[in-house]
Amino acid sequence: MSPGQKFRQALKDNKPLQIVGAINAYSAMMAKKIGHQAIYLSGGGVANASYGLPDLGMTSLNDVIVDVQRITSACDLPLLVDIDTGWGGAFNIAKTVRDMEKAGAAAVHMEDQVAQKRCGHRPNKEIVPLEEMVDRIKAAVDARTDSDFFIMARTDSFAQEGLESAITRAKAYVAAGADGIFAEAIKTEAHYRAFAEALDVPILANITEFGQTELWNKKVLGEWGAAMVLYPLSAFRAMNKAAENVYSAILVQGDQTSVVDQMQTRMELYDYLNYHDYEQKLDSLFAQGKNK
Ligand SMILES: C[C@](O)(C(=O)O)[C@H](CC(=O)O)C(=O)O
Ligand SMILES: [Mg+2]
Repeated sequence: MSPGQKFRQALKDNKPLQIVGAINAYSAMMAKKIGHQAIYLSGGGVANASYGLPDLGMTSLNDVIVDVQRITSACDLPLLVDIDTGWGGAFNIAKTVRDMEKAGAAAVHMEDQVAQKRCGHRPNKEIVPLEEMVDRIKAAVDARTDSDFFIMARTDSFAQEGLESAITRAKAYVAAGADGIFAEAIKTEAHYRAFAEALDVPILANITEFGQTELWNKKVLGEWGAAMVLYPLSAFRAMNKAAENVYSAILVQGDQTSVVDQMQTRMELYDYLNYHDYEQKLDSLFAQGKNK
């Protein structure tokens, strides 16, 4: 199965499909072993974690693709990638889609903000005209080589233009070929239901913390018509808090004993990495050689 086929299969098998953010290859491996069916590479996450930058459209295709390759090399779960605004005009977007396919991504989402984008949960976002976004989607759909590669359109228009306009846009994006709709920063049961009723493609609910959306359970979101539930930065935020605690404990207390119980153990780490399989191979296969 191609990555796109795997993603579509996961969508069929899980109602709704939970898609968890994996900030790096190791996180992706953990998500898989824990039992998740799909993972996500957050644009904000790449900017923050890999480059120390805010989520303001400062990272490029090449910046993101490096992380995509690392994750898809380590984990075969279908990966949804945040490609922000697609990084340019029609030809750039076409290249983005082809490069994402080659890097092993299963799906992407592209948004209707201006290139100088903002996080979807912040004020004063600026949206491109509907026609411009339709062209972006056509360029993306036309460029894919695997027809199962999943191209999702994200609309950030709800905050500026309201529900009716956001749905009008979503319908136009689907007519242009979008396989799914990411309705950014919508808030209530009525909003989710309105999107799901107006469209016959899968709808994604972005359940990001400290934003506009309540932390709805997947069960209710499923009842309201969401086909996908995204947790873009949940594990990353938790990792950051844990790291902050460890850094300050070491500085303040002079040792790390008070925070050891917050740490993943060496054995847990090795289990996720299949470390012992490697070691066994080292001992058997290369026992005589210098490589040992
Ligand atoms: C989904 C998102 O685009 C991301 O980059 O992860 C962000 C998430 C966030 O900032 O909480 C967004 O919603 O804009
Ligand atoms: Mg983003």
